[in-house]
Amino acid sequence: MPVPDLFLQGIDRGWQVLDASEFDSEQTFEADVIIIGTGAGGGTSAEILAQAGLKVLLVEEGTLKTSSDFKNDEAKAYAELYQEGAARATADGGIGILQGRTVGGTTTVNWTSSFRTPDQTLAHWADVHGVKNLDSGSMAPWFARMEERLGVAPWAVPANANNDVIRAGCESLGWHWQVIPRNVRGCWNLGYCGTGCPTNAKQSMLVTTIPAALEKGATLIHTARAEKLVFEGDLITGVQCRAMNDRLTLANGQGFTLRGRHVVLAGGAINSPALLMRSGAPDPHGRLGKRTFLHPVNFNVAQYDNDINGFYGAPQSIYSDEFQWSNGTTGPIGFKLEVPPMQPSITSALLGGHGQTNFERNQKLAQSNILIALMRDGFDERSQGGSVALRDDGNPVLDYPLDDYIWDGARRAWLAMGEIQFAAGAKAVMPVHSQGQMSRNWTDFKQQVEGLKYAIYDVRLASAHVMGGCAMGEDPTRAVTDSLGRHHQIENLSIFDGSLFPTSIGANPQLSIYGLVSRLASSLATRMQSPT
Ligand SMILES: Cc1cc2nc3c(=O)[nH]c(=O)nc-3n(C[C@H](O)[C@H](O)[C@H](O)COP(=O)(O)OP(=O)(O)OC[C@H]3O[C@@H](n4cnc5c(N)ncnc54)[C@H](O)[C@@H]3O)c2cc1C
Repeated sequence: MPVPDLFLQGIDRGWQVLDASEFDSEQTFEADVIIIGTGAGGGTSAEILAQAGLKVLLVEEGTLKTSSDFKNDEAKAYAELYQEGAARATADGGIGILQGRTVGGTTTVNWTSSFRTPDQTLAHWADVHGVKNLDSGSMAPWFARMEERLGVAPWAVPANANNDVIRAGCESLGWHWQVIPRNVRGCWNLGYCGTGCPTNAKQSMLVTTIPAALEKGATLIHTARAEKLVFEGDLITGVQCRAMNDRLTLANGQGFTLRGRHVVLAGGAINSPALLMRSGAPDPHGRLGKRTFLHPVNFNVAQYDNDINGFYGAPQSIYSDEFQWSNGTTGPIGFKLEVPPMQPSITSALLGGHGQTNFERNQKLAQSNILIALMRDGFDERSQGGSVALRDDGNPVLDYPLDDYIWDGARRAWLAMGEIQFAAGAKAVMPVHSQGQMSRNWTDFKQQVEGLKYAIYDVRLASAHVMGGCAMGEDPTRAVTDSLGRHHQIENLSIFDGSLFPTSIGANPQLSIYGLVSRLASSLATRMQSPT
C-alpha cells in the first residue's frame, strides 16, 4: 500500500499553498505575521502563531517536495533539497556546508538526532553573552513540549552496525556513550533521512507544524525568496519577494510584495543575516553575520572484516560526549562523536583519494564505518567563528578562518575516533586527510595523525550545523536581538531560527531551535493578541 502523502491530501482539502513560479503579475499579500523560511524556526513559529488566531503567511525559497517525491535518490535530493545544490562552502572552500532549501527547511533532510541544549551552553550564554531567562530550568518545559509534539524519544531499535562501533569501542575503553533520541513516529529504519523521508515517519516541519498551520488557515508561498525588507523608520512596511529561477540559483522571477504587522525572520544562519544585509537593515555595532558557527566536523574511516552496511538503518542512534566538556566549557575545543549515514554518494566524497584509490575505498564501503567529530566552536575566546558577506549577485557567503585552535581539535578528534574504531575491532583506520592512509594498528595510526600537515584543504572539514550570525543578548552593542528574539533596532521584526545562538550548541541543534522558538513565538503571540 502506498504511503499517504499528508501534504498533497491537505492541498486537496483546500490548504492555501501557492507556487510563486506560476505567478504572472505583481501582487500584494497581507497577513498579521509574515514568516520568512519554513525550517525548524519558521515551522515552529507558524503553528504557534496560527493557533493563537493570527493570520500567518510563510514564504520559502525552496520548492515543495513531499513524501511521494522522496525516492531515496541521492543525486536528485542533494540538487533539489539543499542550499546551492549541496555545493555550499565557506568563502575559501575550506569547509563544505550542508543546509536545506525546501519546504520544511533543513528539517526535511536532517538525520533526526534530537538533543536539548546542554546546561553548560545555556549557562555560558547567560554568563558571557548577556542572554536573560534562558536557564535550563525555565527552558525544560519548552523542550518537553516540543519533544511531545515531535515524538522525540531515545531510539528503541538496536543501533545499526555503523553506530554500534561507538557503543562497542567506548564500552571497551570505559568511555561515555548513550542512545540518541530521535524525532520519529513509526520509523521504517530505512536510513535515507538525508534525502527526505518517504514514509512521513520523520517528524520534520513538513509533516507536523506546517500542516497544522495550514489547517488553521495559514498561507504558504514556495519557490520564492524574500529579497528585501522595506523600512519606514524603525518599522518594516513590506517584504519584497521574487520567484526563484528553474535551477533555484537566483531570485529573478515574478516579483510580489508581502505586508504584515510583524515579520518573523527564520531563513536560518547565513541566509537570515544575508536578507538583513541586502535590505540595508540597521546594524550600528557591526554585529550582523558575525560569530557564525559551524560545529566543524572531521572524519575517520575504518574497515572491518564484517559487514557494516552503514547506508541502512537510523543514521544516528549512538553518540559519545567523552570529549565534549572534558576541558571545561572554554579551553581547547570540545567535540561530540557520532556517525553519518553512509550512502554511496555522500560517502565517496568523504573517503577521499582519486581514481583507483577512491574506487578501492568504495569497494569496501559495505565493510567501512565513518566516525565524525563535531567541534564545539564559539566558547573559547580563540574561537570567533565566521562572518557572512554578500556576493555581487546578492547571494550570501561565509568567511570562516581556520587556525591552530581548530587544527588542535582535529588532531585530538582523529586520535579519539581512531581509538574507538580499533577498540571496536577495526582492521584498518584512516584519518580523512589529503595524505591519509590506512593504518593497520593503533601505534601506526597515532604516528600518522601526529605527523600530518594541519592546513586548509588537507584536513577535510564539513558542517551540517550552521548557527549564529544574528546573536541574541540584552546588550545591543554585542547582539542583534534581545533574549526574546526581538531585533534591537527594528520594532516589528523577530528572528526565530538557529542564527540567534551566541555560540554553537555542543549538540545537534534542531531541538534547541524548536524549544527556544516555541518559547519566543508564544511570547510574540501573547504580545500580538494584546498589543499595549
Ligand atoms: C544533512 C543534515 C543533517 C542534519 N541532522 C541533524 C540532526 O540529526 N539533528 C539536529 O539537531 N540537527 C540536524 N541538522 C541541522 C538542523 O536540521 C538545522 O540546524 C535546523 O533545521 C536549522 O533550523 P533553522 O530554522 O535555523 O533553518 P532551516 O531549517 O535551514 O530553515 C531555513 C529555511 O529558510 C529558507 N530561506 C532562507 N532564506 C530565505 C529567504 N530569503 N526567503 C525565503 N526562504 C528563505 C531556506 O530555504 C530554508 O528552507 C542537520 C542538517 C543537515 C544539513
